[in-house]
Amino acid sequence: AALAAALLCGVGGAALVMLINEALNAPVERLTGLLAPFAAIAVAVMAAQSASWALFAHLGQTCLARLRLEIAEAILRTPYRNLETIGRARIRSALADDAVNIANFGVGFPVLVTNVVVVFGALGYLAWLSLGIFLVALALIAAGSFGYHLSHRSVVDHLRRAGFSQDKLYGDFDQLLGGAKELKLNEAKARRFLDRDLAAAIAAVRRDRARGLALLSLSDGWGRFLFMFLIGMALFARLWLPQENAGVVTGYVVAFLYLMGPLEGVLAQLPYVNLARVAIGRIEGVLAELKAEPADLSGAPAAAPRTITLEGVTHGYFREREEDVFTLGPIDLTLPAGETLFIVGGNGSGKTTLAKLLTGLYAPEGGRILVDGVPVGEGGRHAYRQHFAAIYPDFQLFETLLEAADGRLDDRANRWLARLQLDHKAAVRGGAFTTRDLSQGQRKRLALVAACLEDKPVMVFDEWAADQDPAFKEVFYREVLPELKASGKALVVITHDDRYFDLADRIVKLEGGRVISEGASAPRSAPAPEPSLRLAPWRAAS
Ligand SMILES: Nc1ncnc2c1ncn2[C@@H]1O[C@H](COP(=O)(O)OP(=O)(O)OP(=O)(O)O)[C@@H](O)[C@H]1O
Repeated sequence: AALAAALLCGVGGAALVMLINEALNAPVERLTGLLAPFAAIAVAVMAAQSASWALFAHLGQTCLARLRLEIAEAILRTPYRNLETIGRARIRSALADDAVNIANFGVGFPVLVTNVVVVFGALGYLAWLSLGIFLVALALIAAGSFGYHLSHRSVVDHLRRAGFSQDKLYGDFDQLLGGAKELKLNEAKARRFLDRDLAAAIAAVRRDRARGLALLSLSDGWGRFLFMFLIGMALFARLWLPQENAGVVTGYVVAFLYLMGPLEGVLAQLPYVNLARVAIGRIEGVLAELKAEPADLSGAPAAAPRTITLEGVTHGYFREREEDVFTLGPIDLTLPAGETLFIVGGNGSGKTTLAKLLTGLYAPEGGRILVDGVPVGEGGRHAYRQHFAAIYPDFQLFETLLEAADGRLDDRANRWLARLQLDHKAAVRGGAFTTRDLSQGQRKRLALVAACLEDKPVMVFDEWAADQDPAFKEVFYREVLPELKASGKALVVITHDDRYFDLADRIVKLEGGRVISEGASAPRSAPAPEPSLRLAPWRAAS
C-alpha cells in the first residue's frame, strides 16, 4: 500500500508536468478544460503523498522494532562466549545507530520512490515530445550516472570504515560512563582519555563520515551541473535542430525545471540509502556471528540432578595481543546434590572460568559434563543451565523477580530481605524491588534474594561475600549457606575467605588452570608473611 501510494504520487507528479506544459501552450478556450484535471491531480498527489509518507514511517518504525527484538533474541540464544568475543560495543552499535539508520531510510524511502517515478514519467513525456532531444539527454544522464556510480563505491567504503570506528567509539563511551569516578579524581587521566582515546575515536568517525558525505556532495554537485547542462541544451537545441518548434523546447525547459525538485529529493535521499546499506551489512554481520546454539525451548524443566560430573573438561582463552593461551583443565569433578563445594585459588587461577563451564555458560572444548551419568550434548546445554542460579562478580540486578508458582512471591521475598537485614532499606512489591539504589554490598544482597527465590537445585556464588562486612559475612557463611544446603541444594562457593573454609564439605584448589588439591578440608592459610611491598609512608609535611 505504501509503495502503491508513492507510485501514484509519482505518476500524478509526472502527469502534472504534462498538464503544466499543455496549459502553457494551450489557447485560452482550451484552458477551462484543463482546470478540473489539474485540480484533481493536485489533490490526488497531495493525498497519495501523505498516505505514502505515513505508511512508510510506520513501516520504518515497525522494521526498527522488529530488528531490535530480533537482535535481542539472537543475543539471548547465542553461546555466552560468543557475546564476550564479539564485544558489547559492536552489538550496542548495531542495536542503536545501525538500526536507526535503517529506520531513517524507511522514512525517506517514499520520497525516493515518488521522485524517481516523477523523473521517469517526465522523461517518458519528453521522449514523446521529441525523440531526438530525448536521446541526447538520455546519453548525458547515462554518462552522469556512471560518474555517480564510481564515486558511490568509495562513499560506501568510507561509510563502512566509519562504522568500524563507531564500534570503538561506543567502547570508549562505555569507559567514559563506567570510569567517570576515576576520571573525576584524576584530571591528567581524564584529559589523556578525552584528548587521546575518545577524541581519536570521535575524529575517526567524523573523518570517515565527512569524507564519505563530502564525496557524495561532489557527485551531488555533478548531478546538478548535468541538469543545468540539460536545460541549456534544451534552450539552445534549435541552434542545432532548427526543425524543433518552440513549444517542444518550452516543454523541455519546463519539464527540466520541474524535475529539479524531485531530482534534488532523490539526491538528498542518497546518503540515507548508503548509510542504510552499510548499516544492513553491519547488522547482518553481527546477526551472523550471533549464531544460536541448538536448544529445545519447549521442554518441561528437568528434575533436579543428583550428581553433576565434569570429566576432563577444558577451556582455553586465546589472547591475540600476547599470543598466549590460558587453558583451564582438564578438570575432573563431581558435585553431588546437597554438597557445599568451595573453589579456592589465587587471582587468575581459573575459578570463574570453571564456574562458567560448570554452569554451562561455556561449552567444554575438551571432555564432557554428565548429569546423573548422562552426557550433556550440544542441544541439551540450554536445559542444563536451568539447573543453576549464580551470582557472578559482574552480576546484573533486575528490577522484577520471577513470579513464584504459589503466587506468594512478595511474602517470600520480604522474608528473605528481613533475613538479609535489608527490610529497612528495600521491599518487594508487585514482584519488583522498590529500590535498587543501594550500596554495592546491599545490592549484592538483593541479588542473593533474587537467586534464592529462583529456587534452583545448584547455586554458584563467585566471591559473593567479598564486599560484605564481617558481621554479614558471618551471617552468609554460618546461616544462609547451611540453610540453603539443608534444603538439598548443591552449593559452589568461590571464595578467598579462609576463615570459613571449615564450612565446606570439600575444597578444590586451583592454580594456573589446574586442580592442585582436592579434599574435605584445606589447611588454614599460614599467618600472613610480612608484606614485601610496603606502602610508602605518609611523607611528613616539611
Ligand atoms: N574474557 C577473557 N578473555 C581472555 N582471557 C580471559 C578472559 N577471562 C579470563 N581470562 C584468562 O583466564 C584466566 C583465569 O581467569 P578467571 O576469571 O577464571 O580467574 P579467577 O581465578 O576467577 O580470578 P579472580 O580471583 O581474580 O576472580 C585469567 O588469568 C586470564 O588469563
